[in-house]
Amino acid sequence: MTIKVQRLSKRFSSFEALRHIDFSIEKGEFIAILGPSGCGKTTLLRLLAGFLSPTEGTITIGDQEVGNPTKTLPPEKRNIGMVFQSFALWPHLNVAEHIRFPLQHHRFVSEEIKQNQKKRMGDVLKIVELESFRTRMPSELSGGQKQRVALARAIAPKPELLLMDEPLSNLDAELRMEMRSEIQSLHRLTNATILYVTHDQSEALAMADRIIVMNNGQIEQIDTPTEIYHHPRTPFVAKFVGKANLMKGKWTKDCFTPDLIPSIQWPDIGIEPDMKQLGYYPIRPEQLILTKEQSSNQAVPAVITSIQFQGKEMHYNVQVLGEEWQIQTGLGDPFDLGEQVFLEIKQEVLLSSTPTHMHYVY
Ligand SMILES: Nc1ncnc2c1ncn2[C@@H]1O[C@H](COP(=O)(O)OP(=O)(O)OP(=O)(O)O)[C@@H](O)[C@H]1O
Repeated sequence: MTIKVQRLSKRFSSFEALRHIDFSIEKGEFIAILGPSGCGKTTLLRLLAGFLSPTEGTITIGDQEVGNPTKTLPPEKRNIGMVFQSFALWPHLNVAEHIRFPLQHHRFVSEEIKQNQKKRMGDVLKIVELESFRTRMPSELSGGQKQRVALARAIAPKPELLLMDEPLSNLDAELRMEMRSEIQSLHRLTNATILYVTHDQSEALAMADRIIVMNNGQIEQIDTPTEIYHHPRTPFVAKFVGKANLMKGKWTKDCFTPDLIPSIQWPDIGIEPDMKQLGYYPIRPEQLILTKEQSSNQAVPAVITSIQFQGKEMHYNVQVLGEEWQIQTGLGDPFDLGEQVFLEIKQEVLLSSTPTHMHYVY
């Protein structure tokens, strides 16, 4: 079952919340939709669920077109499961009843599951590790247990597609990490196709097979987590996902010269062609080092503007050519606020970079 979204747009009166969205998802993929608040993530999920109709474009699930501007299949007629940020549990049903309900009412439950309802309930309770909580009411559960009930309820009827809208954002930091691995193992065990909305880049990087990065109602990049992180194709993706610093300048062949320091030439460390065309050199905080002395003529002068101790590393903000940059370093030899320093690209980053123009002679 493939999910295809083609030229999908959504307007609320004159406001265009989504514009010309195109992507397709293969069966069993775990896709994260990542973007800042207000970029249209929930709107996209609600269109896929059938709570909203497209203004333009189509949504196809399997071989059925489920949404277009003239016809929208309602959520109960789509073979989907949903998990919300708010858990949305029913206060009058216990844990087991939350799982039984979709088995009795979801219209796509297979004959096999219908015949073996008790076994399915047992299997699902086992997957989410709530076997000994089956008679507990929602008010008697912790936040993480509530979220597991919401997950169990969504996966019980074995939907084709599982839509999750920031399912972990109401949990504390430690529980979020724990639930991340639970959702990953749930994905492995069920092989469900998952669309997972989040504004947390580390969550998307850690869990997804592919990430759809959105900004202002449009897709900036769709790729694997490693590609998104190491090879951002737009300044937005570089900044939002990799927290990259962006130097503006000119590319000539495989060398970059910052506009404000013509004496410097930085080599290509695998920068995407689109970024080169825009005249940017994106560099992440952990790819730079700070020094007290100018050790080479390739070092850029900077001033320390803020310091944060993070336990196993230091985070510095520095003023570089009128811009604020972020740099992560080890704990040794700390710098002071207001200190004049120099920054350079780490040697190992330069050495590990692959030349983009290799010529093979056969
Ligand atoms: N029913 C509506 N009527 C008018 N505008 C809406 C409606 N629903 C959403 N919007 C607007 O569409 C834009 C996208 O909203 P959406 O909820 O999809 O964003 P989001 O990326 O999910 O944000 P968040 O991470 O804060 O939940 C926002 O500017 C929002 O105000």
